[in-house]
Amino acid sequence: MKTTCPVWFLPFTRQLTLLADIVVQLEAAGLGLHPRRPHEAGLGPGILFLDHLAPLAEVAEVLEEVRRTPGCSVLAVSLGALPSAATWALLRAGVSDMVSWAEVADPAGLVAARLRYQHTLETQVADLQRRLVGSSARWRDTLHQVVDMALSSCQVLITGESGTGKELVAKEIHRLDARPAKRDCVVVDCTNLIPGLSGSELFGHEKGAFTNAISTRDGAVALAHEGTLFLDELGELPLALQAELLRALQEGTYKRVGSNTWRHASFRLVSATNRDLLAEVQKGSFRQDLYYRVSGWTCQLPALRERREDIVPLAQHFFAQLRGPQQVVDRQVYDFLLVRDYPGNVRELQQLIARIASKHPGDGPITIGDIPRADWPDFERLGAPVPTSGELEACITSLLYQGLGLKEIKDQVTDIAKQVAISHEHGNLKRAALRLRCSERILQMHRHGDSPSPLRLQEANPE
Ligand SMILES: Nc1ncnc2c1ncn2[C@@H]1O[C@H](COP(=O)(O)OP(=O)(O)OP(=O)(O)O)[C@@H](O)[C@H]1O
Repeated sequence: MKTTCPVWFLPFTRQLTLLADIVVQLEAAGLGLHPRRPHEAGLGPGILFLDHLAPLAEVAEVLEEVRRTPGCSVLAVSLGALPSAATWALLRAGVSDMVSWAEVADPAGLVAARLRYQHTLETQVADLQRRLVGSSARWRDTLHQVVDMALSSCQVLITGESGTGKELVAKEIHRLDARPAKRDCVVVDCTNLIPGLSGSELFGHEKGAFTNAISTRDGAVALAHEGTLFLDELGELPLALQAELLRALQEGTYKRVGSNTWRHASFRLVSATNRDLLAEVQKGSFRQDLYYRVSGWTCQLPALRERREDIVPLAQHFFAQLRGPQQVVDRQVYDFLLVRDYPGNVRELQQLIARIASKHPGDGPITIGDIPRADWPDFERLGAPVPTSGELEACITSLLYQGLGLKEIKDQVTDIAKQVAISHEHGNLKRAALRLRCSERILQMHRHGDSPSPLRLQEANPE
């Protein structure tokens, strides 16, 4: 018998009799429903019950909170029909799916199945986060995709700049793959394929097929049978081999180099590239039919600059890997890591941490003095915007002459500091808070004062 799946809910409807009936049906379908208390966090999957009269500002607020809460996800259940624009607005605002109660057969079964899946997904994502480190909303979205992809049977193409974690993600997809008798993950780096012999690397060869072919040998395709073939840097795969790979994917057949016999192999292909493969298709250096075959599901990994709030957790992870979990690291070291750029993404951060950790003499906390001189910031660039004390004095004198007191001056300076930090971090409050060393809540209050809610269902609502 299935265990009861705990689910929170929030009603945004006045159709209370219908709602009560729906709750009874969902409980009979195996969900343990409990109302969510305001600002309760980390609660796993939940349901928003709504209809076209729902108070949208409140719905938007809840969705905003859910987006920020790790492990929290929400399904919208509408008690009446909603126009499609409203449904899309809800999806954009963060609901995982939308079920219109009156329009599907067995709605209770469907909602229960969706929420159970969501529950599994959140558990897997939380586990994945211990190896694919990062807690930014952007990274959590990526991890959700990774789990979704792994649990499907699709061919997967992972794209992203160098050092963003493509190989790591590919290995996790294989690990999570739920095929019952799954075998190994075989990795081939297409940049290492030796021209002329590359067919052998992938498809194997017969004894005597070429000089040095002293014995018959299986290639990666045979070794990946009933497992996963991970082709790293797929954009480098020679055109001559692209046709053979396509056949192996479509028909499940291939020939060893020097053989006329068709062999069978069934494998899941996961590939990665930092090239724009569609542009390669336009140029004629990558086959269009192969592109569509390998990109059943494409997952774009974000650059580290797009998830800067993950710099500190990643750095903590790497310090702990190198020096053990007890190693204390001074706040100034993290401040330094936060102002730096990482064109080589996570790999560059990892290598920098390794240099800092190896310079550390071994006792006490890791401090700013452990940063190798070659990695010091560019003081010219960092120093430029800081006003001199004379300039600051002139500004404050002007404010005094406008009649402002100490509190108003303090408030003005604080407001400007918040604005500057939020704008430098492109609206990301968590990162801005890290820079200002204040709580994110203080910045939220600042932002709520002057920006509208992101959810605009009103425009989509019928009269
Ligand atoms: N989210 C992460 N958490 C922990 N370690 C990570 C993460 N992302 C990347 N790394 C580490 O960074 C390094 C680079 O990752 P990986 O080799 O997977 O990147 P890549 O995108 O495949 O790079 P390339 O395109 O250059 O082959 C690895 O040592 C990996 O373990």
